[in-house]
Amino acid sequence: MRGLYIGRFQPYHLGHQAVLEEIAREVDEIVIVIGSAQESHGPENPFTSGERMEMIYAALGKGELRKRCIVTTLQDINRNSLWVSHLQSMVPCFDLVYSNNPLVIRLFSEAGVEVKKPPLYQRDVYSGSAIRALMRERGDWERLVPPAVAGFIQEINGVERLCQVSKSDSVHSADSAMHNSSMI
Ligand SMILES: Nc1ncnc2c1ncn2[C@@H]1O[C@H](COP(=O)(O)OP(=O)(O)OP(=O)(O)O)[C@@H](O)[C@H]1O
Ligand SMILES: NC(=O)c1ccc[n+]([C@@H]2O[C@H](COP(=O)(O)O)[C@@H](O)[C@H]2O)c1
Repeated sequence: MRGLYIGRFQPYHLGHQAVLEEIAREVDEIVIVIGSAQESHGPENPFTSGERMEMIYAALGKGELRKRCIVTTLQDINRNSLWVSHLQSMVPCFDLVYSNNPLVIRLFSEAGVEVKKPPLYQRDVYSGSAIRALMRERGDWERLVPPAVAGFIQEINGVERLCQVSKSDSVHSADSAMHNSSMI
């Protein structure tokens, strides 16, 4: 039996790891799909798909779990109604999907694919958004991701990148707002 676990993993955190370990108790193999693969260098999506892949491999280590996981990437498309077919055409075959994302659950269910909702692990702390906010505040984010992921993010100066792209994004938004108001 093969399960599929999809997420943006911006970054891969201990909530994801707990879900993965839970899935591993239920299926033989797991296809981990890094979604929104085209996104990077933005405040909501600071890391490239390759960097996210490295995070996941670093967290998996070299043990038994690693041998049972296939990690792949998938770009978004601008038609939700075709997304499940798009995904099925790009990733290895799977029997069921694990997700808590309402849109993902709806699209797979409508396509007749079984979806299971894994339990949420301390969602208030283990969430990509909360971790990115902590990174921007130079807070204590390292304890919320697997140690190897923290090491990788430090290696690529990920926090500095996130802070810079968040700053330029807010300046850009403020500029656009001023530009728009001056056009009224
Ligand atoms: N703490 C958690 N416990 C269980 N599942 C989680 C947890 N955090 C995320 N997930 C689930 O993992 C999948 C992938 O999530 P995703 O990569 O978007 O992370 P996220 O923490 O929700 O990030 P963001 O806040 O950036 O949206 C989703 O189905 C999501 O619901
Ligand atoms: N139309 C589409 O491209 C489409 C539809 C549904 C989900 N997705 C992607 O699936 C992933 C779902 O992951 P999250 O649960 O982390 O949001 C995201 O990368 C999201 O962009 C894409």
